Amino acid sequence: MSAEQPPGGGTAEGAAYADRFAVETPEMVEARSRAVHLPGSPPVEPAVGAVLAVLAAGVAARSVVSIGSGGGLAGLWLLRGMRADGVLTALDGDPEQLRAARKAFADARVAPGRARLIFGTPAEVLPRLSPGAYDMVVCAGSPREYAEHLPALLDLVRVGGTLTCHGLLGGGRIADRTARDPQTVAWREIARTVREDESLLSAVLPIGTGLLVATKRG
Ligand SMILES: C[S@@+](CC[C@H](N)C(=O)[O-])C[C@H]1O[C@@H](n2cnc3c(N)ncnc32)[C@H](O)[C@@H]1O
Repeated sequence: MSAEQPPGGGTAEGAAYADRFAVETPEMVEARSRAVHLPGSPPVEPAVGAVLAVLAAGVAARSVVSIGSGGGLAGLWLLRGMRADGVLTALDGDPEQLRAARKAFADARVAPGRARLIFGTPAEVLPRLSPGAYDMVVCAGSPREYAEHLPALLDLVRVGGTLTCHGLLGGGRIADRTARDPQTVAWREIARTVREDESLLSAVLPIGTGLLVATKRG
């Protein structure tokens, strides 16, 4: 294997294929075109959305918490993988993003009982959620916004459940030992905490801007 051909492909063409492979519904395409115009970080790439759906299906998810709903794209993918009676709890601190998520769910005819959209920050909302009651916790956006809540987020996950954090490979700084900006430091802290937690089995998937995944073992 040559240095130009990393394991698994690892090329821009491969990433583009992975995104094309993950076919989005017309409602997802609409939600994406709305979300890219909102301020803040962009929505998950299709390949990442598809992995979220597969992970949700893998744990037969009935309850999922999404930190940073954004315009609802990750939520639509999660709902696709969750059980038909599953409930997604998605929070966001930006009313415009929440409005976009609400529209995305309405356009996709998500039954009102299947999605709870909550305005607030992790600090405000996490104390209202029950520890061990969630099959999956999905974190998006700046790690600085939720790094300090990582223990509480992990507490929400039931044994056998999954935690994901998206974006840690963005800009390639996490692997650069000289990079010391607050965002990269927060990512390193999150990755280290997850990797060193003996109750977790974890991996980094180099899709989109990088997906950290962890399963809670008994
Ligand atoms: C990358 S976007 C989420 C995109 C979403 N995962 C998707 O693919 O559709 C990150 C979101 O986190 C939200 N956010 C950032 N900091 C937050 C905080 N402290 N509390 C609540 N939401 C926050 C932002 O408003 C933004 O909508």
